[in-house]
Amino acid sequence: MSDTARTARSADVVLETEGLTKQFGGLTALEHVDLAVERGELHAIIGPNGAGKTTLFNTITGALEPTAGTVWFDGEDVTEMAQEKRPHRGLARSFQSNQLFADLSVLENVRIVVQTARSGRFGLDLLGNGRAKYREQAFEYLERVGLDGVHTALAKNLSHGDQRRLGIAISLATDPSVLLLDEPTSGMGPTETQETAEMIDELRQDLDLTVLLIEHDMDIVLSMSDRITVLNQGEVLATDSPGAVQENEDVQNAYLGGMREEL
Ligand SMILES: Nc1ncnc2c1ncn2[C@@H]1O[C@H](COP(=O)(O)OP(=O)(O)OP(=O)(O)O)[C@@H](O)[C@H]1O
Repeated sequence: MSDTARTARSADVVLETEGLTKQFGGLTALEHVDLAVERGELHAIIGPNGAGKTTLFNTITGALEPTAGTVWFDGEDVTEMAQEKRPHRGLARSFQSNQLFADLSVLENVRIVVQTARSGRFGLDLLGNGRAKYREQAFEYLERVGLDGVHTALAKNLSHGDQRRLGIAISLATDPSVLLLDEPTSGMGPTETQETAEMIDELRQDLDLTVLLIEHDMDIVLSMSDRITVLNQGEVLATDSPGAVQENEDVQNAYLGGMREEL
């Protein structure tokens, strides 16, 4: 793509991949994936097991280095930017339960990230002046995800669903403009799933977030998404509105024997 074309598109597109390819030995997990995520949208990534969804997230966040291709964030080529730098630019991914400090309280888990994000890499606050302020801000993030009532609990004692919510609160503490959520409702029952979907919707509106979401629950995907990209065997099958994706024959065929009824 020429520089002129990129400038023309960049007003709407906040995150973009161009020809993104990832090979693991002889296996091509992603093949020339072009993805354009528009500012403010909820963009879902769906596809059968092994389609490359998590690998796509990992190459966007820098957890994996792509074999070829480019990742653009806010008009900047971030393909080679260190993983830990990307949240500081506003590109964040929900923390996984194994990234939580299991023996610290729920509030402390968020407070540490608030402090690190606000006062530099090591959260230096030699006089301790900011501590109360950081706790206050951390508490606000917990309120947003509905965990304020359990802020003194140890992270390891939370339910699976609450740990996922804590992972979201922690990523919010880096003040992202784009948030990547990898199956935020996995392992949840129908009520908790619905509550989590509503929470994500509120976060989007209140914090002006762009959300890139991997989700297996088709009801959630179809009801929440502005646009959906369907991956199959590492390639993009379609990017379209939920209605158009449901009607797409290639997509229906890719899901044959699996989730077709749900589409
Ligand atoms: N670190 C790795 N080493 C080797 N192969 C890998 C690695 N990570 C993923 N793969 C392979 O790449 C392909 C895509 O995997 P990926 O996890 O991205 O798919 P997915 O769409 O997220 O699947 P699922 O829905 O089952 O989570 C699969 O064939 C997988 O086995």
